[in-house]
Amino acid sequence: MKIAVVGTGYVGLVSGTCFAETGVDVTCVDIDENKVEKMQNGVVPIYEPGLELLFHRNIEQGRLHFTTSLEEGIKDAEVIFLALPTPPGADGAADLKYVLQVADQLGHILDHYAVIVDKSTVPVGTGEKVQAAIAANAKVDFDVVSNPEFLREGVAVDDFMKPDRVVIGSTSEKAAKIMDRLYHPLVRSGNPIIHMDLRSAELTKYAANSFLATKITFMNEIANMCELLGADVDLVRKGIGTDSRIGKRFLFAGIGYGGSCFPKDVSALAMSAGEVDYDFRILKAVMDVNHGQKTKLISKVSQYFDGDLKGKKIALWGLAFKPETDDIREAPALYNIEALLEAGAKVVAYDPEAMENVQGVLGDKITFAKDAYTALEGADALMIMTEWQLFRTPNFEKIRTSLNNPAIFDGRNLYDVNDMRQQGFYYVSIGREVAK
Ligand SMILES: NC(=O)C1=CN([C@@H]2O[C@H](COP(=O)(O)OP(=O)(O)OC[C@H]3O[C@@H](n4cnc5c(N)ncnc54)[C@H](O)[C@@H]3O)[C@@H](O)[C@H]2O)C=CC1
Ligand SMILES: O=C(O)[C@H]1O[C@H](OP(=O)(O)OP(=O)(O)OC[C@H]2O[C@@H](n3ccc(=O)[nH]c3=O)[C@H](O)[C@@H]2O)[C@H](O)[C@@H](O)[C@@H]1O
Repeated sequence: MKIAVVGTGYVGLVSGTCFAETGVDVTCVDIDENKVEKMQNGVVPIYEPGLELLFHRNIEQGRLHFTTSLEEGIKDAEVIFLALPTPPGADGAADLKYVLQVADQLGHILDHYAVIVDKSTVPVGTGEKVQAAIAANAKVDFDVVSNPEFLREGVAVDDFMKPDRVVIGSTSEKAAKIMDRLYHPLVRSGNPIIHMDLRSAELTKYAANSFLATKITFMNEIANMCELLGADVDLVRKGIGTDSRIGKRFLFAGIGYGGSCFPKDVSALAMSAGEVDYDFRILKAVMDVNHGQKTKLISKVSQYFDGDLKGKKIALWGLAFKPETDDIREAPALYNIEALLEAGAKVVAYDPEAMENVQGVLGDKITFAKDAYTALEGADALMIMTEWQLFRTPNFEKIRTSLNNPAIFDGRNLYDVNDMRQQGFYYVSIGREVAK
């Protein structure tokens, strides 16, 4: 089987590489010449654990190719994935220009039957727009299918190779059969391929992300209540997570959700609701609460320094929006940096993977340390923004001697509150103000 993946960002590269691993011949198409040249030279343009091995193996086996030419990429492809960006427009709705541009191009160059698959996260009705954009010029038969992607950055390969489920939205039996054949090797464990109509598939993706964002936000609100009532959110999490109707996952309170998807998808679903005159009130509250949660620790840092952060040097551990990625899109760390700089503080940061990306955005507004402990030297306090594994079991003695004050503001609840206090730290975390 031969397929094409148009757009070789996170989703395109992971899907393309993983499909190649199942024996499919994959051509990845991207307009970014630099990126394509890098990949042709064997360089993986993103940090994603486990991807590099598969990437090199499949290039060596001759199953994974890269090109900037859409025409060359889709030649003889039975399935053409659109893994293109759908960023929020100025109003918060998903901007479909990348998807519809490629659909228009496909209409001009498609010369054989193919299944055109929307893998991007797109609002309900986009499949029909893609269908119309291609049909305007197409001289051959084709089908449009929605196949939303549920992978998480940092564990993307595993999520893709062993999906909980695969959602296929299509009313064409022919297209559905081709998609089943393509996904068969990935669902051998028995996890289902769920077939549905196009619109339901499109909404499933937004519903999943918005539900998870709501779940996290609910726990953040419980954490805020814990602080006011003298309870511990970690215990409450365990107490409710053991109820199988609630589930253990995505219940971790922290400094808000970030990343390239939850923020944009919650906003896009709220916008879609507005377009059909529906006031999706929960989503509005989720966005509002999350916005406040991101910089929640700042007031506590400020309070520690009697309301004056001017000239204070704050060490930041973690910049990526979550561990195991170099992605900084909508990372809570960036919001905290902005607030610290605005208050006149200086910031020195360390992240195992994301420093280059932050430097690209912030230049010399902050300084970057060569390792976690160098960041602490002469700093007045430490803030933890991302729960990288190496921050979980640090050398506390080294932290205490490097910092000017033994003060840690932990946005990810990494350490035991009592332990930290016994060790003499001024330790503030989320929803656990009261020691057990
Ligand atoms: N990042 C993630 O973890 C997930 C993302 N998604 C969705 O998948 C879609 C893609 O997201 P990412 O992979 O993160 O995007 P990305 O921004 O990392 O990559 C998109 C790629 O498309 C390329 N591109 C833009 N216009 C093009 C064109 N005309 N022809 C060929 N290539 C073109 C860009 O150069 C870029 O390499 C979005 O809708 C996103 O919401 C879904 C699940 C997970
Ligand atoms: O549509 C997408 O792009 C993807 O969005 C998320 O994946 P991702 O953004 O990679 O990362 P998550 O692990 O979901 O984390 C998102 C944010 O929520 C935060 N989070 C997560 C879990 C939790 O319990 N608490 C919490 O604050 C993380 O720190 C992070 O900032 C979804 O989990 C994927 O299923 C989906 O495919």
